[in-house]
Amino acid sequence: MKNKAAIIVAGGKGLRMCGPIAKQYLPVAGLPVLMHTLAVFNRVVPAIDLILVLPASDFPYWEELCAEYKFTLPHRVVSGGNSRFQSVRNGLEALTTEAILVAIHDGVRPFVSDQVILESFVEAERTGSAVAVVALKDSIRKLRDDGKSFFEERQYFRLVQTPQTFQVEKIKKAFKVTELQQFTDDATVYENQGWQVTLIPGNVENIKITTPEDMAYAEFIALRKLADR
Ligand SMILES: Nc1ccn([C@@H]2O[C@H](COP(=O)(O)OP(=O)(O)OP(=O)(O)O)[C@@H](O)[C@H]2O)c(=O)n1
Ligand SMILES: C[C@](O)(CO)[C@H](O)COP(=O)(O)O
Repeated sequence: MKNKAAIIVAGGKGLRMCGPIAKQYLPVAGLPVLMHTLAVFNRVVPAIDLILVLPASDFPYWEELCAEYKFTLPHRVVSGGNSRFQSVRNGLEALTTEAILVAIHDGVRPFVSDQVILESFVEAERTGSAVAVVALKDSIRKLRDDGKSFFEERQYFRLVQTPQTFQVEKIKKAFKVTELQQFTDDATVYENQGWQVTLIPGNVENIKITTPEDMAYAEFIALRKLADR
């Protein structure tokens, strides 16, 4: 029974990568980024319902890539929206009635660990939500509009990753609102209902491939993972 689902959002344009093709399709260790991401969810939760959100105009290109790379992992493709919020909402609308838990994950985070995915489902089942976060390694300063800056205690901050995993009923309700500027992820949409999110430890390799210098590090992590198998 497909009571666990994952919505892999890849409906963005990847403008900060400044490349001729969107970053979610770039090859890393010989395979497009998105294929790494789909493969890890399929491996960790074999019966998962995988929903891939892509810009509608990229559907033919994705089909071509799947044929070229002989990529046959089962997944459904859904149209993205103009913002990440809208892409997630489209993914949520595509869930079947069987789904009880859903992991929402950036397609451009291919190095999420097996442990983080598994723990996110366990915690979301127990508490309603599970949001992967990591601690900061550097000192931080808060900037003010007048140009001054101030020390902040880093132990009170976390960097937010995905997956952000939820009980389907709750996250679907949370997304039935008008989009707000603070909705940069799914945790902010969930807590807009007045519900507290549960944080779980993410993994440091779970980077969001964003700018050109991320590609060299992504290649390094991918090759190291392949060597470890
Ligand atoms: N309309 C959008 C915008 C973003 N995303 C997805 O949300 C994830 C995180 O977003 P980000 O890294 O900001 O991707 P882009 O919006 O593509 O990047 P940029 O801001 O550089 O254009 C990505 O997997 C991206 O494809 C999406 O599904 N739909
Ligand atoms: C969802 C997210 O990846 C968590 O860190 C992040 O908020 C996406 O932000 P972006 O500015 O759209 O990349």
